Amino acid sequence: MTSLTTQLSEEPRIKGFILLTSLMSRLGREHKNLEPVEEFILFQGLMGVLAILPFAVWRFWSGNIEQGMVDLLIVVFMVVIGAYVFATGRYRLAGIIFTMTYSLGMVLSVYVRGTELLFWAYPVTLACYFTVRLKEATAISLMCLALVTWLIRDIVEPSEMLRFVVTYVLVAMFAFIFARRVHHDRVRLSVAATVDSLTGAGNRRAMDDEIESVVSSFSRRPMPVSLVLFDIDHFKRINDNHGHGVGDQFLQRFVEFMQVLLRRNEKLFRLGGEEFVVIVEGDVQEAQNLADQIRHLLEKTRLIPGLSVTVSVGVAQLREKEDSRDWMKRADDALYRAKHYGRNQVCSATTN
Ligand SMILES: Nc1nc2c(ncn2[C@@H]2O[C@H](COP(=O)(O)OP(=O)(O)OP(=O)(O)O)[C@@H](O)[C@H]2O)c(=O)[nH]1
Repeated sequence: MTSLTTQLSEEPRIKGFILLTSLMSRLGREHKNLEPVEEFILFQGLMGVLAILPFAVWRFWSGNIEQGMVDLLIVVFMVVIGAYVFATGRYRLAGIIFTMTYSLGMVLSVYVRGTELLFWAYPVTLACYFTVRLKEATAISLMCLALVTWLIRDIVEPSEMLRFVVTYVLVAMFAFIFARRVHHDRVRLSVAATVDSLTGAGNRRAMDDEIESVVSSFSRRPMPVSLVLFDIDHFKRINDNHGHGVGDQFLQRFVEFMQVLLRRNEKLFRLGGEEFVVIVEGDVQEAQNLADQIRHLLEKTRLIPGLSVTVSVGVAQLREKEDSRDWMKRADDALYRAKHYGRNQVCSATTN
């Protein structure tokens, strides 16, 4: 804070810029990581206000009250929705309301001013594909097209109407194709960034994010939650005696085996090598019972025919005011004890 103040007094010319960017980044950092759609809604809101507000003022100034009211209504809606999204992060419903608002605003403008404002239909249909799902965007686009063509049916020549319909449909179609591509790429990238490619379990990055999110929701609403750390015993021997391929195969079967036993809300992550983590919604006793059942079952199961494998487990329940690093460290210490006392067992960290 001190350095920022000093910087501002030293460089008055860039004062406004620094103040704005530091405020934005501080808000972003302290509030949350914004989703792309969320960002886009906020960006659209800001751009919408900057683009429409001068028109609203000018229209009131020049006595065009009706259109001025339409413009002003759109601006007010954008500000309210933008503030709601920023405050709550609930961008799904906000996205629909936001899109409906500017789409209906465009239709209303055509109703009030006729073909004079028809060109707004293009950016409006384009924007739909960035704020709501593909099907919803297509439905809103078609609804706008139907309403607008009905409104201008008596005031434009059939050839002009045809030109408008064809160009509008083309814009909507390109927006659809582009948005679908972006969506598929996002899904692909998100899987690549969060899933362990060998086993299909969540990867280390996904685990870190999940643990951070669990710790932060625990600080707001403390509910018992435990970290369970699994480490396959003498895994190196599998590689050494049967080859790396069999080791890989064992890891894959181990994840399948775990996923059958875990509940839907108990996500499995691969910490690295032959170490896996599960976050259990429950106290240390519940987590320990689950871990022991899994350990016991694995002991009796041959995931690879002829291969007997056991697992050591460390359990730690999240303490009040504890951060993710300390929580993980206690689970890791418990795992170390399980290894140290002979493997194939579950050890728990004390909670108090
Ligand atoms: N096949 C295979 N092996 C891996 C993979 N990642 C790590 N490893 C091997 O896992 C082994 C882990 O060895 P250690 O850390 O000594 O653990 P350990 O043999 O299970 O011994 P303890 O944990 O003390 O019971 C190493 O030989 C690594 O090469 C992988 O993706 N596939």
